[in-house]
Amino acid sequence: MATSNIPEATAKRLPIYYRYLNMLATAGTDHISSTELAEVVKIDPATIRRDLSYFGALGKRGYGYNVLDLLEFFKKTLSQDKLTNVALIGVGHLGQALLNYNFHQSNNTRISVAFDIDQALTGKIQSGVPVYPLEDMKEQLRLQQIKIAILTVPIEAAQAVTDDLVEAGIEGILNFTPLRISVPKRVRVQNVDLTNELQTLIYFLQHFNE
Ligand SMILES: NC(=O)c1ccc[n+]([C@@H]2O[C@H](COP(=O)([O-])OP(=O)(O)OC[C@H]3O[C@@H](n4cnc5c(N)ncnc54)[C@H](O)[C@@H]3O)[C@@H](O)[C@H]2O)c1
Repeated sequence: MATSNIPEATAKRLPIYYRYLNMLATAGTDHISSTELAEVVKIDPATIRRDLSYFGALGKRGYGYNVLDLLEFFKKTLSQDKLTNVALIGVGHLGQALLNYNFHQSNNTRISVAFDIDQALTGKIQSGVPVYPLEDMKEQLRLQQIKIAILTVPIEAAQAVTDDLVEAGIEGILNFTPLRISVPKRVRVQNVDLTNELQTLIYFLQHFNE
């Protein structure tokens, strides 16, 4: 099955599988059953088998999955076999935290450039990443062929910055702002909202705890 046709819920679990397979490979595990993998990643074995079946028969009955083969497969599927450069827009409290973190767990995804309107921040290198003035954004994104941006600007600036990102050819936006930004169909937006996550957790604790 083409990877673009897999269910979104499956797609969201792929990085989890990838991370744990990396750990298993580092620990020298050469094969693993879906039940063992389920224990490690805390996802039920039937879901794991179904998720992996979307990509063809990757496991062998009675043997399970070859860790290195599976890892290699996910590396390609998640484009982790090549470096993906990402831009950060808005180097405030949240933006600086992301710059500091800079996806250290992954060797293949990194924030390589940042933009802000605050002159106290621009023209400097922060956590190894150059911070440019917003005026340079479109030109730099095109020049550096960056297709993914992380949006950490105040809500009032979110749509205008998004419009510029779209104009510069960005294809994916990780949106931390509370605004549901409008983009053309070709652009994919992934919203991240820690307040929602916390409220969901509180809801589950209140309604589903015995
Ligand atoms: N999703 C979440 O879980 C979560 C958590 C915290 C904050 N946020 C959101 O993230 C955003 C940033 O929060 P913060 O606390 O870092 O704010 P902040 O005020 O500390 O930082 C915002 C930064 O954006 C810059 N900026 C303003 N207008 C800009 C523009 N047009 N172009 C480029 N840069 C611009 C500012 O100079 C500043 O450096 C806000 O929208 C906030 O609501 C989301």
